[in-house]
Amino acid sequence: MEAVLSVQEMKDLEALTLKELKLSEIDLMKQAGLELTEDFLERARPEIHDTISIVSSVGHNGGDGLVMYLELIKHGFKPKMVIIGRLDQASQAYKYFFEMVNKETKIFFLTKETDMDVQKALVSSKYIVDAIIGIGLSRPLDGFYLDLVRYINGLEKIVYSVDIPTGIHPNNGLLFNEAIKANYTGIVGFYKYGNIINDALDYHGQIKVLDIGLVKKHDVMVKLIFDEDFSIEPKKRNHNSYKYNYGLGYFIGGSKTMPGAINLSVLAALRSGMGIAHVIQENPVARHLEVIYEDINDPIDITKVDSIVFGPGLNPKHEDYKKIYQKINDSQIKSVIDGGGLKFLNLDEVKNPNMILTPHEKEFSDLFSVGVDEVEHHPFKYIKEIVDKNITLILKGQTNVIANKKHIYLYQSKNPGLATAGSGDVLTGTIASYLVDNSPISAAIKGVLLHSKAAGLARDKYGQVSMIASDIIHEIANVLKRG
Ligand SMILES: NC(=O)C1=CN([C@@H]2O[C@H](COP(=O)(O)OP(=O)(O)OC[C@H]3O[C@@H](n4cnc5c(N)ncnc54)[C@H](O)[C@@H]3O)[C@@H](O)[C@H]2O)[C@@H](O)CC1
Ligand SMILES: [K+]
Repeated sequence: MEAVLSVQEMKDLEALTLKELKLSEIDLMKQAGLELTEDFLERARPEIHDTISIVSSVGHNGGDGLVMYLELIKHGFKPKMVIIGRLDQASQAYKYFFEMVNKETKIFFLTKETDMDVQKALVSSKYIVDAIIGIGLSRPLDGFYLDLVRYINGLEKIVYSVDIPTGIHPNNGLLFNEAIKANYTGIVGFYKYGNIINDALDYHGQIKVLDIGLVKKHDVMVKLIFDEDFSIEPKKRNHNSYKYNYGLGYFIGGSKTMPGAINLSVLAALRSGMGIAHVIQENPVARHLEVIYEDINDPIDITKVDSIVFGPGLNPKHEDYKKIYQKINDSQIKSVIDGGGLKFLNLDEVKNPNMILTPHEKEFSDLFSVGVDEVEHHPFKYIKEIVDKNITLILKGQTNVIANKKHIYLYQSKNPGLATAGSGDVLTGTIASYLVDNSPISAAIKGVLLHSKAAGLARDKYGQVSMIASDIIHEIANVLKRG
């Protein structure tokens, strides 16, 4: 599990470190540059005669680049140093290292006149270190900056980015307009949001977080989680037990045009260990021998149910569903609200503290009646708005956000094969099964991890392109068998 910070939190931590450890900005920049150089040598593995260009601007990201220059010289390399920006805007710490580099080499300052020289330096390099802009990026790239980033990307060199690829928004991981496509990124101190969400994965290459001796922060709310952080073992089965010991689940949803969704959900739940399951829908058609099918028009008692999935493939125009939603909301039944079920939700009127919402980005933005763009730009603002209402949230995407009032966990499956119809329905089923014996946040985490592991096996078997949602259900068995 790793802390993930906002830019402001990172800046506060830097200030706190300087104060508590009585360090100067020069000390910290030196430490960052040292760690970055070690990491660059270790992971990008340049040979001693390889040509390296370090490209810095005049902020502290560029300062890290200057320190890398000095360290690489100590290791016997002969890098070239390129600087873009106005030196008079640089900090004291930057100027300190600049003077040292200036004594060692002829620095290429990028201007209209030197443009060709810089291009030559870059073309002839095998490696390029991107220390142009880090978490201080505050606006889209333009002018020379934009040209430079485009030029570097066009060269297809081995690129090592310092802290974050230049051009990625440090607080939301979105591309402003253009960004460096790195092969490696050495992240200074802690993950920042921009290293993880939205476009981040496609630009960072391989990443490593480097410990530069910042003081540890204990009250970080956002954490990146990994498979090994949580056990997903389902409830042990005793000999002297029967199906109801493993939970009764109701799966409410499905419509004429979308009968599959709720069936994917229910099968995933049974495969994940749930003991017995009913599907409740309009004009039910039995599809699986293991499932009990009921009609939405018949009286339904939800009081004895261990968990409910409400929404996959559901037609929100049907009045009976609305009544069921109200019953769920008036109760404390553990439930997963997904797909069409989310349409009934009014965030200001949620009462049931055991509800898990599982929207994808569009459904998430619809909950606030804003555009997808808006939630992409300010994801944590909206996530907090939901969890503050005592709701558990899974925001699905390439980075899954799993959150409640106390924790915001980020989890990456790194499996684009999951972008296939029905994979979200399968997820509701794995969560519903864990909900029988777990708190909403634990069930949410375990459900996501099991789903992701199963999807990983499905990808191994069928490939990213061909895997489909039912393959994930089959592979649940293999994950749990192994566990
Ligand atoms: N946070 C920490 O604890 C530490 C951070 N360090 C480094 O410091 C970096 C942050 O330094 P800064 O806050 O100085 O910020 P940066 O160096 O990331 O960028 C700030 C500079 O870029 C300019 N700028 C911003 N957007 C621009 C655009 N679109 N086009 C052109 N110029 C633009 C600003 O005017 C400013 O000069 C980190 O990314 C990291 O590399 C390390 O030096 C040491 C410790
Ligand atoms: K950078």
